Amino acid sequence: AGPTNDDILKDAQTPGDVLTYGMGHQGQRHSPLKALNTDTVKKLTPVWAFSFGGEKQRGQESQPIVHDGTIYVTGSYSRLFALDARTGEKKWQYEARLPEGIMPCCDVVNRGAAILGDKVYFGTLDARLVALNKDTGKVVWNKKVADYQAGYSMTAAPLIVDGKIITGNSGGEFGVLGAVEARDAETGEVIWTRPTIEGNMGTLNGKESTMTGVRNATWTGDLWQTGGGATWLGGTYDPETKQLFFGTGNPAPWNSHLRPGDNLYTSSTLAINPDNGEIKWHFQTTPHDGWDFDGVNEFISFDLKKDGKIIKAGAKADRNGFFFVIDRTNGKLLSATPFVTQTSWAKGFDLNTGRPIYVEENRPPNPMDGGGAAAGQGKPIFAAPSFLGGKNWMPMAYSPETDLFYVPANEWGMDIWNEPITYKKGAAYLGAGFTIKPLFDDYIGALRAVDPKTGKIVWEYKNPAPLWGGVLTTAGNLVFTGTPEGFLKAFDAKTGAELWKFNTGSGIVGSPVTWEMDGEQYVSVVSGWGGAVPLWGGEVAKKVKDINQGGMLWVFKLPKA
Ligand SMILES: O=C(O)c1cc(C(=O)O)c2c(n1)C(=O)C(=O)c1cc(C(=O)O)[nH]c1-2
Ligand SMILES: [Ca+2]
Ligand SMILES: [Ca+2]
Repeated sequence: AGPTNDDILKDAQTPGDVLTYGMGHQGQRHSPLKALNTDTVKKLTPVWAFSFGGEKQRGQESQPIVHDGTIYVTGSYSRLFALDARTGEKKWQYEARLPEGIMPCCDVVNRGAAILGDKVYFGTLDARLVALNKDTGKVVWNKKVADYQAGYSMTAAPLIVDGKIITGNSGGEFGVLGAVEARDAETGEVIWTRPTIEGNMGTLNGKESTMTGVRNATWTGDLWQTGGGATWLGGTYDPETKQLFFGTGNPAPWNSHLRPGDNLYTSSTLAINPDNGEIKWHFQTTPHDGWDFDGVNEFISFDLKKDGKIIKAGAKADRNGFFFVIDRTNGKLLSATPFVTQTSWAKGFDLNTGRPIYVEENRPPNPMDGGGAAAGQGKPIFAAPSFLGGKNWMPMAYSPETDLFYVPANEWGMDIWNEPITYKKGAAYLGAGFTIKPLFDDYIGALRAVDPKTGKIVWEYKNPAPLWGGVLTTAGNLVFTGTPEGFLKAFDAKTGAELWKFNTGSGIVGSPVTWEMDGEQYVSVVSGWGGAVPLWGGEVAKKVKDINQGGMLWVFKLPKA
């Protein structure tokens, strides 16, 4: 029998399996295992590797799921593999038949599967949700979530809470409508939907429920119909406060002069009631975004130990360059501190209002004011972070032993200018042009240990190429992450000292996991360069153009004594 709802809820405490994206619903990516530690990790050795095959290389952003001796791992182009965790032998493989016109903005990626009972689930690039029998790979149900011809896609791993499969959507660069949706995991029937753009109606059990916010409060005219706010990184869940946390992407179009107002609930974190889809609180990290600062980043629940108290908090390292600590019971901002060297758009945050202190002259100017290179173009400005963010999709990790967050950050800026644009179904809806540039000669990526009590960076590891993979931390005082140069690396969680590395043969943009099997501790990560950097990275893309693509799952353990 497969895992139950209860098994999934307890995932973080059960090191024998990895049942959820995030290694636990709170998304801490922390394992209590200690066999691998700062002393033993130097002997960590590959056991087997598995090729995803075909010509469909590139963009392997997946996190493996491990259950009862089987690994379920997704590949680029909407593929799912079931592998024997001991030998790497393939049990089955499922390849979605994708139509010609799919429009993922930022590579053909998928970040992982979900599992409940006898089924495994994943979302596809043509915006469908598929349920497969976990033993045979046979399709149990296959539901259309949204219209791929309007620019919708799905790249995130689904989240399962209490028999509901809860998903986000992608397509913010095409003026889609962001939404969070809950379905019955058994049948695939929709239970509730919650649009993220203020002025749209939610549904519950097939009927209209409540409107998201108030129509035309923070959007003018009909813009609420094409406002973006895609929930493209999925969500986390906190069993203590019984809330889902979903981040929302950029408002559409990018050109902020075309949409006056705060543009709720874009570039925000939403706390949602899993029973009915109602929003309990929101925190907008970039009101009236003008830099493509999607607010999708994972919101990780943790106990903030401060001034002798334990506060039920959550943290988010945002694309806009600030590390937010928020009271997760009510959405109140506790602190916002930069985790990158430059945040040209804002000086900081006002803790009373929860709003940014903007540097108005650093907003990309209105094209109506002229000054650009071509007629109709706005004047270009230099902004940092770049639109690919102080941090992008790659998840950070939190260790309750060190009380530190491990944030995969990048140091880069961009020339950005605005242009006129009108909405057209299925066409890019940006109204902006850009060129990304590194800030420093010697590094772009920086893995940073952030103390949530102070916002201080306790240690950092600098990497020449931008970091684009997830992070894992363990009770063995270790932090693991991969690099585009191909290495899976292990660091001392307290000091940042590099303890071990292994080259996987292609860039790593996946998220490592660890589990225990037959009394031994295993580590696994996918390798296969891709994602948004080679596509949109401007001068940074040129720096990393020689990295070869791939598609392999690697598994490691300590050799038997
Ligand atoms: O607004 C959206 O719907 C959306 C979706 C995605 C995606 O689904 O991968 C990305 C982005 N935006 C985005 O802005 C971005 O920088 C990005 C990077 C990546 C990646 O996987 O490397 N995806 C996405
Ligand atoms: Ca587990
Ligand atoms: Ca986006």
